[in-house]
Amino acid sequence: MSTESLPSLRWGIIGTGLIASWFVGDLQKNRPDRKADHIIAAVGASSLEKAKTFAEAKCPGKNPTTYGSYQEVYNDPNVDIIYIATPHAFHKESALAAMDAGKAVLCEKPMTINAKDAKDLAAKAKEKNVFLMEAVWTRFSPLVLKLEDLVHKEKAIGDVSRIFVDFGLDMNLGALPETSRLKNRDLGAGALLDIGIYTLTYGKILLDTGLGKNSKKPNVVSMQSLVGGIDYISTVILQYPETGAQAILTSSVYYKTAPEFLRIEGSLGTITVSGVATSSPKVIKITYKDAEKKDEVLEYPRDGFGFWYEADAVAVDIAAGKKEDDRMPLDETIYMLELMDSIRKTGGVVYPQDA
Ligand SMILES: NC(=O)C1=CN([C@@H]2O[C@H](COP(=O)(O)OP(=O)(O)OC[C@H]3O[C@@H](n4cnc5c(N)ncnc54)[C@H](OP(=O)(O)O)[C@@H]3O)[C@@H](O)[C@H]2O)C=CC1
Ligand SMILES: O=C1OC[C@@H](O)[C@H](O)[C@H]1O
Repeated sequence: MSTESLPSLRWGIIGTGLIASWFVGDLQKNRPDRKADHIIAAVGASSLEKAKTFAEAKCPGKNPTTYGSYQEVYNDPNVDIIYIATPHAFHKESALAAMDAGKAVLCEKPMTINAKDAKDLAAKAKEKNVFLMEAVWTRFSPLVLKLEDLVHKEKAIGDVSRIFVDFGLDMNLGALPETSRLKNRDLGAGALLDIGIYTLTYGKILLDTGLGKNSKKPNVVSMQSLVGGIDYISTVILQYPETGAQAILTSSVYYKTAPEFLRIEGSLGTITVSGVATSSPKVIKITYKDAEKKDEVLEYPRDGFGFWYEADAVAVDIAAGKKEDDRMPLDETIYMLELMDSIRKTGGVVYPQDA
């Protein structure tokens, strides 16, 4: 296949933890169906040694430039876009600094701790005329796109009245140090911001297709269980007023979800989705009420995590001169953070950024 016309993006990675390693691994995969070419141009870490170790281990033979600070990555003229892969509390300052240096930004989820900070980032992106997107990778998963079509376009199970989504992980927090991003409030820990965000995203995609400010806000009932000011369990019920449909969305860092993590109930049948995690869906199953109709199973196997779908979308957007992505625009990020702000207000989870 000729790649002459494919857009190409030179990435600067900041933070060399778990997600950065998954992301660069996916970007280096040789995919015949890719929509863009991705180059890991630079890696920045809190120490040069860390950056070098990461580059050697995770980008073998690629020799990205390595830096012992994030600012040097922002300043590198051979970098087009910064991928922010640090704990939640640091996203805002990194995104601001990267955009001030004129760089496009793909920022891990949640983009910021609250909607107020996301609005500041959106304003900065506008001021600097640069691309900015929150890396909610499930929004770009082919399975999720198909799910959306099945529900909204094909109406495969008729009118949807209710969905259940759970994202639970057994994070074994007792064994983690207090400095872990998964348990430290100053780093933005908490089930809702870390994994509940995926359940809210399914709710939004399946029960309300409007993006960002075009969307009608659902009615919200929620409850959070806290330890040390952080939610370890978050349960949210959304009711979409136009249809009356409800989303029951649960997240917990105490117990791992069963493989079948999502169920959609419609007037003609049920759709379930399963996978190794709620953020990593693999199989759709459609069961019809009509006993004459056979169940359908749609499988989405892949070699890797699938972070390339969001990366390809970003590259295509930037090549087209866009400053936001249509599926994950900034209004949508702000909308989702406003929803999480309201859930936290009820639940009592307060971060330093909320002051
Ligand atoms: N899309 C997905 O499926 C996933 C997304 N994520 C998201 O990615 C982001 C990073 O998560 P993850 O990779 O698990 O995080 P890690 O804890 O693995 O840390 C990432 C990096 O952040 C820096 N860092 C970590 N702890 C601290 C600290 N206490 N003080 C200062 N810097 C710190 C370090 O950077 P350095 O290397 O420079 O020292 C570290 O390597 C989060 O926003 C998370 O929500 C995470 C996992 C999966
Ligand atoms: O998909 C995920 O699984 C593990 C979480 O800690 C992470 O942040 C999330 O994105």
